[in-house]
Amino acid sequence: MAATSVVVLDRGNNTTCTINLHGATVVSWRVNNQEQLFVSKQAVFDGKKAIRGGIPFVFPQFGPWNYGPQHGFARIVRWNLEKPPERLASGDIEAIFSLIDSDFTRAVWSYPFQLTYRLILREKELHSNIAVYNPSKESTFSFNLLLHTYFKVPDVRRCQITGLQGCTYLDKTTNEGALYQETRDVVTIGEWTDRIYQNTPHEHIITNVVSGRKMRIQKCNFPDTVIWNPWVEHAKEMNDFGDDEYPNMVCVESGHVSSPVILLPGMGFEASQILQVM
Ligand SMILES: O=P(O)(O)OC[C@H]1O[C@@H](O)[C@H](O)[C@@H](O)[C@@H]1O
Repeated sequence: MAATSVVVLDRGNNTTCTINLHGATVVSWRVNNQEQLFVSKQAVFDGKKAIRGGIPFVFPQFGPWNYGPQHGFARIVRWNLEKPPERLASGDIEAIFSLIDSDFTRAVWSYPFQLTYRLILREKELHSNIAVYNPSKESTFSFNLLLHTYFKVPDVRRCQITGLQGCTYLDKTTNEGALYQETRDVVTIGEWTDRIYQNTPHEHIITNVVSGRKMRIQKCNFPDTVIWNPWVEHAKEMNDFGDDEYPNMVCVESGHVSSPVILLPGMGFEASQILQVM
């Protein structure tokens, strides 16, 4: 892919965020030169396939889709750079990306839409603000939205994820589609994990991320939290993921997926996430 496909927010002090316009995928977030996101060594950057790692943008569908690709089309189309990186008065760096419907998107999903994705890079934080707008005068559409964040970790078995106790979850590793309730005060991962936790609180903390630090996730208008790690067997099934990479990542995904957002003509929806290295 051409170098012009990549946009870099550079805050100084080796704190940067790199966005590939393919899917507006955040492919790197470095804080003091420490990479915080996992991208597979086997990730494909061909401008077609979704990028395996970083923060893929999931819209308008989460999961398999009868009409189009798994996890929707936003992660596999080229976005526009609406506003190039700019330093704010605070010293933070902001850039804005946008996506509107095209022949390609209308072929699978017939609605006009406008997506705006604003990223702000702070000293130890990455802010994501998303706005979805329905410009139609007559049609209502419904959608899922999710930030599929792959956190880089030295060993996923040593991570603890807070904020899930008491939450109902759908366990996607079982066929029944049954709902369970989380009893643990912290969730740990020691096997194939694929769960949609519902009505989760605004904040989670993941322990033992890069350099043994903690990562705080704060979210607004994202009622669900998906936790995913493919583990040994499912890692092997993915061509764009190394067989031995699963211990080095955990996906903790902020989303609106267990129920759709319904957007009436002329209406907008906003959601946001803040990632903070503690
Ligand atoms: O391989 P993909 O399409 O990027 O999806 C990866 C995973 O994404 C997770 O969000 C889903 O819950 C999993 O079921 C899925 O396997």
